[in-house]
Amino acid sequence: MTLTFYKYQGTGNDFVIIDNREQILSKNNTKLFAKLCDRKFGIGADGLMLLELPENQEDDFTMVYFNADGNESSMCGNGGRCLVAFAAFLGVVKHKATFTAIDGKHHAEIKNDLVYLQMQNVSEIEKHDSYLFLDTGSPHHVAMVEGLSDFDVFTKGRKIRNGAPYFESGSNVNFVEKKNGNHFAVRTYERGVEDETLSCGTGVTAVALSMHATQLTDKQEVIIHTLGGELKVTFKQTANGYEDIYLIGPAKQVFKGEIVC
Ligand SMILES: N[C@H](CCC[C@H](N)C(=O)O)C(=O)O
Repeated sequence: MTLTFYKYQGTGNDFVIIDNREQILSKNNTKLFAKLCDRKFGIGADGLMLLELPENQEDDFTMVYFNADGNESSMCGNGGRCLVAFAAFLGVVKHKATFTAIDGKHHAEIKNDLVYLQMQNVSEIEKHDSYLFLDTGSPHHVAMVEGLSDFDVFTKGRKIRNGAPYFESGSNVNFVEKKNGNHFAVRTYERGVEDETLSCGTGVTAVALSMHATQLTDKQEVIIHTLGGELKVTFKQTANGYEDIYLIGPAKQVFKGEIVC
């Protein structure tokens, strides 16, 4: 079969996207999705997304996300932003979008060539001695480090991802260094990619909320510098935790292609 695909990247987190509204692919194609994400034997990507028809009246489409290992995964913030850009490219939406992903409903808007993606509310942030843990649609371990640019993210991230208390189910691991004011630098070891990625949207969101929750910033707008570029997270602290959370940044189509599989 010849499959048409699109390659997108959001601050260097890269994805294969397939328009699956005609249901050409079933969701249990783990081996195929892993092969398509393979950087030597396939197209190469951190993850793969299927754009599918909406399952209710309010939605414009449905998002299905798979990590590079081919397994369906939890929410992908950068992927969600790229899928909104893809839906606009197809003409499925104009500048605003409403879609359902594995963690629920999302609203998004494209403004000044940036995608604003509303993330799920966060009601709980676990504060431990040397790290924080929270779920922003995907699970995230957040730890402050010094010398981030020389930090061994792969070795240290892999150890945390596989160790207690995460073990098999794992967590994404974010290492953070404060730059100044409301600017922070982040590097992320991503579960399901099992490597460092150039940025992680749910991770950047987790870091921004963590920095506010630990008073490392009093701003409710945080700028995160990743290896793949700059992302902005805005939010409101409420009696229930954090709400009105937006992940904001670019999402670009890199190329369209066909692959025999
Ligand atoms: N690897 C993550 C999902 C993708 C998250 C990331 N690509 C993002 O932009 O949020 C996990 O298995 O929890």
